[in-house]
Amino acid sequence: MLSDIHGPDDLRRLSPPELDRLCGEIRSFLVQSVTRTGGHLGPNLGVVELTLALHRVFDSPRDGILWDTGHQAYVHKLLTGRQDFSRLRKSGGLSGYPSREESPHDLIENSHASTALSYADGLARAYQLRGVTDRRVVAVVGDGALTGGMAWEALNNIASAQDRPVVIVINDNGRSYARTIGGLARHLDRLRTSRGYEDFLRWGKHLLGETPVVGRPVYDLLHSAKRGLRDLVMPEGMFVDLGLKYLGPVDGHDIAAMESALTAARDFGGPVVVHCVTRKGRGYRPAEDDERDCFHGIGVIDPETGRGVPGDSRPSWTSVFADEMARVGAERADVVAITAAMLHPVGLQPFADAHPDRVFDVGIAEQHAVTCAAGLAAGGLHPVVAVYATFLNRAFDQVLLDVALHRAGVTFVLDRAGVTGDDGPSHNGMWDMSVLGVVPGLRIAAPRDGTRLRAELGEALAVSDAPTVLRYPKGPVPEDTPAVARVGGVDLLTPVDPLDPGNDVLLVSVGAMAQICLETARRLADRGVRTTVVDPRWVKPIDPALLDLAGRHALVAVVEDNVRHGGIGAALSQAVQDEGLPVPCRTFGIPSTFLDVGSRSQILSRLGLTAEALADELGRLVLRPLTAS
Ligand SMILES: Cc1ncc(C[n+]2csc(CCOP(=O)(O)OP(=O)(O)O)c2C)c(N)n1
Ligand SMILES: CC(=O)[C@@H](O)[C@H](O)COP(=O)(O)O
Ligand SMILES: [Mg+2]
Repeated sequence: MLSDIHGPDDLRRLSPPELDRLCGEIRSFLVQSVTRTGGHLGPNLGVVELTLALHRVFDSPRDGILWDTGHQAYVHKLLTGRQDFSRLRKSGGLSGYPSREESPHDLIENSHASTALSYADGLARAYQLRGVTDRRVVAVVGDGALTGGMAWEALNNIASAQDRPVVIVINDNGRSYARTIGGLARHLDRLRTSRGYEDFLRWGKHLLGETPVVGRPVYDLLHSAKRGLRDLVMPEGMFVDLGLKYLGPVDGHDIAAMESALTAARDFGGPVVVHCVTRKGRGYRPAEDDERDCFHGIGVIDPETGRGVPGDSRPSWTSVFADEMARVGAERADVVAITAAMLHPVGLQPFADAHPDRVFDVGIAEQHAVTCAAGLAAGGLHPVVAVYATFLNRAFDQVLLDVALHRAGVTFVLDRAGVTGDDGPSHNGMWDMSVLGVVPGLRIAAPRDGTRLRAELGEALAVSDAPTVLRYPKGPVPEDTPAVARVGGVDLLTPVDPLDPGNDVLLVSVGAMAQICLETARRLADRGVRTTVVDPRWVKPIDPALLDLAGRHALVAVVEDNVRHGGIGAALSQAVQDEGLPVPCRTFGIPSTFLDVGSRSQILSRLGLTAEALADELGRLVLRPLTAS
């Protein structure tokens, strides 16, 4: 049946038994395909019926269906003409998120959470202003995404106009990765378990309907006092208090119930919440039973067992951080940790196991995480905020003014810094050193291997009067690259006399680019070009020793896994100019563009960030007379 579905229209002719069969086929397809490619299996298994019902009740793409975060849009893709998942999240294949390039049914490509309701508010306002009345706006938002502040900013605005229809579908599976935290989660739970209210009404109607004479009037009185009754039997939904119509809780796996609720919402004519209760990983036992995150995001696994196939056995950057944090936690009682709903992905699980009262999961709320950390520091603790580099973008103001202005001793650990690749353009951690580069007093370390990660984390935790940052990429940590000497705070990685006036290139390696830079130096040596490779370790502020070294070379080249604009290369070039040093500087990094999907190595190659390309370019520059940049 699935292969006969080429668009939403093909769904509308299906009978309930055919729909059930289609759901089964979709689940089988997801398990068979996503276990082969990796991806967000759990979230998508949980929205099969919900997505079918949405596409039967609404008329996409005329009606806009917005997916918050978008990691749960595989079923939506299957139903809108995209069923080749063989190259999911790979170059030339389907994106793991909605993509306007792929389909007119896709509207939001940003994979950062909690944005869909703001898009929906804007879209609805635009339609109202333009007098467009035949296009509906639907936003699907997870209970996790609802813990993001933007979602509440949007809800406040959506609720401000009772005549501006927006359909808000809450996909409540009780989880982000782990179980969703906080007051909102408790409220949704109360709503979810408020079956009592509906049952009470049905019981009352039956009982009173059987009671002669007084029965009917009493029932009518009670029903007219429904809201009061609701308060009595069920905690009044804050959504209703906000001014939103609330429909639910609805079984998100019951297509008929979903269609009934969505139809009522569609025709309501104002802002309405449809609260759907679903199960992450539904229909695939290994995912349903996975207590950690219900197979939120998986690599290649055995579909039969759900177990990962043997992969790279090297430790990851994340695991090195995880071990070091657990070790530090035993030594430093003042060190606490904050995660934005990603305890395990950022490596805080061991620390949390050992010190459960010293780790705080704030939900998908990076802005709150940062300023809460400033509060923790003000309270005499040393907080470590562990987030993916790209997600810190949305908390820039908090880093700048709530932390740095107050010279708060907060340490930010940015995982997935640099090119991540397969998770799409919005997931690369490629902006952090430029964004944070302008923050006064903030210091940035970019470890080149596991030993430097442990050392630089310790150095960061020793700073109590300024924010510190460690940033490292996704994937396996490379073999250690020992320094042959240290000049100031700068590690020399090649055994050359840095003071020899015959040196050609000072190659400044930032963080994880060390191995590439050393291979580049070897290739340049074969061409008679003498290269000094250094790792500054702390890349912000610029180490004076680096300026001294720069003045003793014919060319300075910086290689960084960050956008060139405003990165370390730009900062060093500016410092070299400010010092009046006549040495030309070149920066090799990421251009200010959104990177197409690909593996990390594919993208680094595309960008010329390989030893071969760097050696060619530097060889050409050294052999051709240069003017200072
Ligand atoms: C700003 C931001 N922070 C963190 C993430 C990482 N992330 C992706 S999905 C997810 C959990 C989403 O939970 P929910 O919205 O409930 O969707 P579900 O997976 O349960 O369907 C998180 C934390 C993100 N995409 N964006
Ligand atoms: C959707 C989302 O933001 C996360 O699930 C992200 O895809 C995880 O990335 P990693 O797979 O690199 O942990
Ligand atoms: Mg959820």
